[in-house]
Amino acid sequence: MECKVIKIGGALIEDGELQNRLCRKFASMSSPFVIVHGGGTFAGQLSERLGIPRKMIDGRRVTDRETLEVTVMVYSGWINKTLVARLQALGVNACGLSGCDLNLVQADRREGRDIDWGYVGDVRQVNMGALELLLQAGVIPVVAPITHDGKGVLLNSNADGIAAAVAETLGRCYDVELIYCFDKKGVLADVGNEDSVISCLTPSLYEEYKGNGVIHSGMIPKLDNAFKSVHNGVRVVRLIHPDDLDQPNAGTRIILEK
Ligand SMILES: Nc1ncnc2c1ncn2[C@@H]1O[C@H](COP(=O)(O)OP(=O)(O)OP(=O)(O)O)[C@@H](O)[C@H]1O
Repeated sequence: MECKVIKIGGALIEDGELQNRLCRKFASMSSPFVIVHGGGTFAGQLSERLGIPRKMIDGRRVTDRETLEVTVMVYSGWINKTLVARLQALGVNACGLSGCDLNLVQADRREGRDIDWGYVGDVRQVNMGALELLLQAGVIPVVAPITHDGKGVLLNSNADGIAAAVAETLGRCYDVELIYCFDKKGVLADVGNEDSVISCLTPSLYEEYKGNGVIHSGMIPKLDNAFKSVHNGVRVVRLIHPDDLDQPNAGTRIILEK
């Protein structure tokens, strides 16, 4: 049986009109799917409004206790529930969850030799039984990037990593396609030119584009996760723009060899 895991990124969370278009695409999909969403800039904006300073170490954002509180409120609250409400309005029986709900995603608190990452977690396991239960009941899980350590502590996890782990887990029973939806038409050979989509990305091309700076910033952890998922047996992994969600060959496909 086919199943799609669709990660939607920060920019799509912030653009209400784009999100409405995306939800209409979701409403027209026939096979079961799981949505994993990122956080966008809302958490940073709320922290600012609350007067909570941004904690950075070596240019990296650290999730301290206060930041975790805001992150949980924003990711599994406002963003998750807004998305679920929009889907419900279109007749999609969506259910918003974070990693602690139904023990969906457990994570290990990240240990840094030099950096205390705070409440940041790397995914340890995904609860296949919980996902199956929901999918078999015709429910569309909408997963926020909040996980837990199994000992009562909530953690902030990378949504791209959660999507990859969910796809790999579902891949044991379903024919899974993992789709990273983001604000560009795919991985671009020239970031300023939407006509420069790389249709197939191999590990060697990836290394080349990373080396010359064509692929940078948030695209690197996303592609690391994408390649890991293909290695771990996910049949199809693609990076596309949400407007192309119903186009089977749009965007960039991750492949191991040409
Ligand atoms: N070669 C490239 N092609 C396309 N985008 C690139 C490339 N290199 C870097 N990027 C950047 O990567 C961004 C996508 O990564 P980002 O981390 O913002 O992901 P997201 O999924 O939209 O958000 P989030 O991390 O909040 O879930 C693009 O908006 C673009 O600016």
